[in-house]
Amino acid sequence: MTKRRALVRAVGPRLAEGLVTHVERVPVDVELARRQWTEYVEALGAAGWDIVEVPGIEECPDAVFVEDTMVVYRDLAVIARAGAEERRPEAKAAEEAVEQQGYRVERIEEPGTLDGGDVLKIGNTVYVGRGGRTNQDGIDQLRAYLEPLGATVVAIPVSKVLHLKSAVTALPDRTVIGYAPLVDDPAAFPTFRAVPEEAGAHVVLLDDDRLLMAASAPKSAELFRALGYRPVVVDISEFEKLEGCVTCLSVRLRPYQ
Ligand SMILES: NC(=O)NCCC[C@H](N)C(=O)O
Repeated sequence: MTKRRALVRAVGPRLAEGLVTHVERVPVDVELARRQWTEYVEALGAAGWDIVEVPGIEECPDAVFVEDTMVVYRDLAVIARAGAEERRPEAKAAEEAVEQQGYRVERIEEPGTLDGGDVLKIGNTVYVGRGGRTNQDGIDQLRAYLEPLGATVVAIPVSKVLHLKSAVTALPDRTVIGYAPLVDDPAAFPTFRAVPEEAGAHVVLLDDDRLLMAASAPKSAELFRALGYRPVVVDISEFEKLEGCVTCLSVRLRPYQ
């Protein structure tokens, strides 16, 4: 597989009714969210990613957070079984889309639950948050699918935020970054660098030096610039109101050997 592709899913009409768990509900401007989503997708495109749109699903307000529907490792897409029951219908069309891109498919089955947002891949290590959305059974099933492919699956406690990747992601040099007050156990990672803002913990690696990140984390962007990276900043305020971040608005399909 040589191309870099990103699965995305457009904002649906009921976005404002999306789930909130760790934040207070505030009104969401759906029209603004649509414009922000377009800019997010354009930023991926401008960085050389081919965009593959998953058909929308009107009855699911949170469907735009397409990352949660799967975990992709090498040539395998493991279709998630959402921790929030109302999000389970999102998986089917996402599965069809990733299959059309040439991936093999396996599924997390009952009683397992797993959200893609709980899975952080760093090289061959796959960290999986165990918390509100992903349970031990889901982690065990994921391990059974991924370890034969060479992955090591490591469970990480998550209690302060929605998903593991709401707390931590990683820089291209594999340093784990997180906003310390929201990370259960920074010592769980071989390296950890604290960032000054919650949203500064969320980066999408566009390539070896460009990081897609939210406009709400300017000090963290400065920090990354000082480290030699190039932040590409998008405003995703309307998604942040629903506990979304830059990572969750796409599934990145990276080339592998
Ligand atoms: N991977 C992610 O960070 N997904 C965000 C999901 C937000 C959505 N409102 C939810 O609660 O499921």
